[in-house]
Amino acid sequence: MTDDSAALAISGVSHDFGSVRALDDVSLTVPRGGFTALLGVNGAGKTTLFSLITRLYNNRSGTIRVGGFDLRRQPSEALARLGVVFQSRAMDADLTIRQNLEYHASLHGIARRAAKLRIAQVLEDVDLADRAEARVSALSGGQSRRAEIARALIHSPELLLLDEATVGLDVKSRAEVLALTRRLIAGHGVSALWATHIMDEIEPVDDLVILHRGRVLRAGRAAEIAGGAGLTQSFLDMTGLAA
Ligand SMILES: Nc1ncnc2c1ncn2[C@@H]1O[C@H](COP(=O)(O)OP(=O)(O)OP(=O)(O)O)[C@@H](O)[C@H]1O
Repeated sequence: MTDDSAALAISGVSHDFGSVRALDDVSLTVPRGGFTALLGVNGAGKTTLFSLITRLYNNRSGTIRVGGFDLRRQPSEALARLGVVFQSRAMDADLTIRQNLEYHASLHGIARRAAKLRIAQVLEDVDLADRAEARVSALSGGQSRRAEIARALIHSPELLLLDEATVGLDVKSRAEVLALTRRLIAGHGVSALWATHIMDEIEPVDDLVILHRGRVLRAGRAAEIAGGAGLTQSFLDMTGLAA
């Protein structure tokens, strides 16, 4: 069963690369307006899952619904509700932030006048209003990530997928990107699925899904999963990585 009221509802999804089972009967839900952390070490299957949600890979088993729309049967409705920040850069480094955003707005069929307003809004949302004319190649790591988030927001998605959005950033920029994502959720009703292997990024009140070797080991409120032992110890215990 999938939850139509959820921002994202995944049920019974598996994926193989030849003989390697990257995802094994994965089910999870991202509630509307919520921040859900997807925690897993390298190779857990986070990127494969994102590739299925974005239709980079074909999903052959189970169901994926974005905002209630089935990705297989209603792909354009589902994808219109989805914004993605990939690990790799999706912006052209030789262009300015504004030029990149204009290009992505046109890809989404946003008319020029509406795009202008939307670009001003998303730049405001990610604290880059004063850097619109800067080339992407001239941005710091943190600014570049925030520009990527602006790009992902351009078509006003209901759900943001962020795949290790803080990788390679210093502590301050990492905190800024995370705080920005949380602000978007609180202020704009966006939902987020935040894939990470960094436990410090997870708050006790967050919804948490633990993915390990392609399987969901636990899902629930982070504080409950952490229990008395703390999140790191619980994670090590349930994955067997402590041994
Ligand atoms: N294109 C591919 N061909 C073969 N195996 C793959 C491919 N992509 C991923 N895998 C395998 O699938 C499993 C899940 O990988 P995936 O990249 O989804 O994990 P991840 O949690 O995103 O890790 P990372 O943080 O390192 O990206 C791993 O065993 C990986 O080796």
